[in-house]
Amino acid sequence: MPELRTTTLVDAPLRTVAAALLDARLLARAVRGLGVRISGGPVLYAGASLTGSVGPVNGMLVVTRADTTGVSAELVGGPLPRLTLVTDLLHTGGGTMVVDSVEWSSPGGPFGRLADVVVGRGLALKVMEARAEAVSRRSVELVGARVVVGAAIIRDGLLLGQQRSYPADAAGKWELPGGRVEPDETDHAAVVRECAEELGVTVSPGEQLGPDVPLRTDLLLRVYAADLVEGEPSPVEHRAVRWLAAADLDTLDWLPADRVLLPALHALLT
Ligand SMILES: Nc1nc2c([nH]c(=O)n2[C@H]2C[C@H](O)[C@@H](COP(=O)(O)OP(=O)(O)OP(=O)(O)O)O2)c(=O)[nH]1
Repeated sequence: MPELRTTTLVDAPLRTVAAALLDARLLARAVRGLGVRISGGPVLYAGASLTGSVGPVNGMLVVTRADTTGVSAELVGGPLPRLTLVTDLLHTGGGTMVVDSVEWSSPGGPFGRLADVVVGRGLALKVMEARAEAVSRRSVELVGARVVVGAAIIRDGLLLGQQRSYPADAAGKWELPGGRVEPDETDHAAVVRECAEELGVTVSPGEQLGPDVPLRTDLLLRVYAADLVEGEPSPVEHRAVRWLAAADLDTLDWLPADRVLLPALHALLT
């Protein structure tokens, strides 16, 4: 299988670049240069299946990794060539090294191999250059983003989820307790305040779970594990709160950003 690899140094912390990579629009824009159109949700998460099409021909883009180490995806199915996209991140003294590699199946025979050298590699290189630039731009944009904290509260092996009641497009969907960090407030202090306001409980926040997830141009979701110190959670402004077992995590209708965190939440429950 032909393979190409490029590296780019991005002037942003690793966790911010990891967040930028989860923006599904960057991937869609990158493969558009190959004539591939991708449709699906706003963020990439492990297990997501997106539709990839070239003209009338459809295939499936399956995301196999989306975490703090980078993202991987495979275009499979249908008559499209098999295409694997892998992005790894490395922390360096001068910024974050983004290592992109693309692997694809080339058409057989000498003509196929010639076409691969002349057309395939040239196209792939263009795509990778465009992608590196887009990742850099999005990362720098996210450096100044405001943070929404979420709390993964565990009790007796169950995770507390809450169901939104507004706005209309999010009503009925599930999320973790939390909200925007105020200026001059630490993430941990925001977790404690939001849990008191939304649930009437006292929590003690711990380590971050999973990657930062981009919500909008200037907003990131960052989730922390939290212990329930005092009180019985009850919904103040939400439709419902529920203690969830590992098996419930994959069946609920989560907000898109929270789907990225499901592997980290599963790990917390096992
Ligand atoms: N608290 C919380 N918010 C989440 C999660 N996932 C996710 O996409 N969000 C989004 C929903 C909101 O757009 C934003 C949270 O900001 P917020 O708490 O100020 O939002 P809100 O809708 O309650 O208030 P507002 O935007 O009307 O000011 O983050 C999650 O797991 N927990």
